[in-house]
Amino acid sequence: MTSERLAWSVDGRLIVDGIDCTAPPGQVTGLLGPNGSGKSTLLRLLAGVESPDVGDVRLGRDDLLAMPRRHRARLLALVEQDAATDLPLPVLDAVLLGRIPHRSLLAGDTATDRALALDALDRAGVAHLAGRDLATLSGGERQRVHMARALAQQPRVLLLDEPTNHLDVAAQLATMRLVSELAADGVAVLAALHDLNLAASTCDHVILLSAGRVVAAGPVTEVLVPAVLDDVYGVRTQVLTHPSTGRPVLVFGEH
Ligand SMILES: Nc1ncnc2c1ncn2[C@@H]1O[C@H](COP(=O)(O)OP(=O)(O)OP(=O)(O)O)[C@@H](O)[C@H]1O
Repeated sequence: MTSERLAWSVDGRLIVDGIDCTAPPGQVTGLLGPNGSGKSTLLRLLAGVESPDVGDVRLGRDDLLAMPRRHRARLLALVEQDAATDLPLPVLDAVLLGRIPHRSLLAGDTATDRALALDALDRAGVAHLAGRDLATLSGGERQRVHMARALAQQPRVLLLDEPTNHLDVAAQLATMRLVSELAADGVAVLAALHDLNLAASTCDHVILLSAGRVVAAGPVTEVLVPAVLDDVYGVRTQVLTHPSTGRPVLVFGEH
């Protein structure tokens, strides 16, 4: 998936400004940047939830924003930051929502849809919650159910907004492993992450935003370095090397 010159403003304020970005199939791309830098807005623009003022988003040659929503939903799934809900909705039904773009308009769930939804719950580590009500789940449980809904959608592009922010450390690792497995199956994954060490340990590439613009993009070893991070985050970064993976391990201090 690629975007070109994406820009979006609200009340005359430019929030996202001329963004070119690429999330290649088969790879996990991290979307990084300080609070308010435009990560969620960019994901919503890429997913067609908001319409950009200018720019386009393509999957191969297909114009993702010009195609009907239903067609786009067969190709791309977005998991937004957890939105708590009071609406009673069984967890399995919430996951089955991911199957809607794949079936004809008036058809109900098929046995295949239900099997895919149960498998998605299993892969997301929450099969035991299938009979619960979404509104009664903890934030972390709900987040994994939203992930399961996106898996059931079988997208070629998966956009994740802070997929680990409610999760304990084991669940964070499980989620990032799942994301890597999806990428290994050929999905293009773009995940907004705050935890730069999680990005360093799991992402193939990262895109770093600051004030609505891309300030750096490339392999983690090139972007997650003091010369780039210290300015953008206003911190002092030290980079160590993980003794077994060889990936960067970042340590932060104040200026
Ligand atoms: N609908 C809107 N109306 C007004 N301002 C908005 C709107 N949507 C986003 N913004 C502003 O755009 C900027 C970018 O917001 P966005 O949520 O994309 O940042 P973010 O990088 O995801 O932040 P965080 O890391 O804090 O989640 C913020 O200053 C936000 O207040």
